[in-house]
Amino acid sequence: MAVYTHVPADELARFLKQYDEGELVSAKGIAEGVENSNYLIDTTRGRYILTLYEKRVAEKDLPFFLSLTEHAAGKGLPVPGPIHDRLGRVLQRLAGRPACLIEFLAGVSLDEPNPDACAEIGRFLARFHEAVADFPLDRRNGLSLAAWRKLAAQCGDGLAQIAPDLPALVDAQLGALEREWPHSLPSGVIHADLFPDNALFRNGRISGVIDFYFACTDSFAYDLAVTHSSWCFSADGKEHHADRTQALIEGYQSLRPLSEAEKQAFPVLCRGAAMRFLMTRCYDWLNTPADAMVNRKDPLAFRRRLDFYIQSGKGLIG
Ligand SMILES: Nc1ncnc2c1ncn2[C@@H]1O[C@H](COP(=O)(O)OP(=O)(O)OP(=O)(O)O)[C@@H](O)[C@H]1O
Ligand SMILES: N[C@@H](CCO)C(=O)O
Repeated sequence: MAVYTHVPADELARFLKQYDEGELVSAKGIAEGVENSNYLIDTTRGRYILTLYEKRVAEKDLPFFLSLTEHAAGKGLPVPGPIHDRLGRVLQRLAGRPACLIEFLAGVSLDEPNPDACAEIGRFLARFHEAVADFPLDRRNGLSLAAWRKLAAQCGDGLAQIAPDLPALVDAQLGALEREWPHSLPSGVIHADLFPDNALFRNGRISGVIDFYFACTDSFAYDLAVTHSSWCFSADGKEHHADRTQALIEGYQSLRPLSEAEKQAFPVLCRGAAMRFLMTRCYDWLNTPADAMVNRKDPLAFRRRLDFYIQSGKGLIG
């Protein structure tokens, strides 16, 4: 479920009058997503997404996220930009929450991306990294290495409930990551959560990339590692698909070749990416009641990726 905040129809119709986007025809809550409330809005002029930001997105960060998507859209990337009202505003308040009307992009996300889709997402990511070169804002990565340690401590004994050998693995890997983490790779604004469910495809081509609410300033190669961890395995993490890896890396490098330092660092960045999602999923697993309406995501799917990267990470980039 992803409609936490209900907006009555008359309030929505009044809200839309601030824009030049036509009269309200219909509004439907969107079931996917877990962070925010999303509505699909049809007006007499077109189709839009209305997002109401719930508590996990910090209100102070919204200008960063909305300027970023507007910047990327302005560079011709398939990223939905925020819609301006007649006074030029993008961020509003609706039903007591911060809210934004956003461009709708048609397309469907892929459950099992094939190598062509991986090449597409690799090219998209390289274009995005080029496009942010002149983006003026910064945002600290709140889910970097230091935060994984804190999440592990907050999970405490719960890690062993998820898998008996998890505390030892996590502790050893965090130690190794702290020793090996690279600190001077080319950096800029990254998406940081580019999973298949955040990309929309039409006729085999990317038609939209959404959900920039983890975007932050970090190394570009780490963004590629996050994308690798989510696109190049079966969803349960049991199977690595070498053909997807090759397509993703080639697609990315066709537009932004990696430096030697980035190639060298890639295995450790991949271990970090797997650790990031392992830790947030463990935390959510232990802190979301089993009968909540939100689907809990399986932490072990990323523990399996971590195991893979520990064993075979060095062979990923030739
Ligand atoms: N601009 C858009 N154009 C078309 N569809 C969109 C757009 N934004 C969101 N959607 C649809 O709404 C769904 C939920 O959006 P989103 O994934 O951003 O929700 P969320 O709760 O913020 O995120 P998540 O749970 O993935 O962290 C998406 O799966 C997609 O189907
Ligand atoms: N994409 C993440 C959720 C948002 O961080 C996951 O699948 O665990």
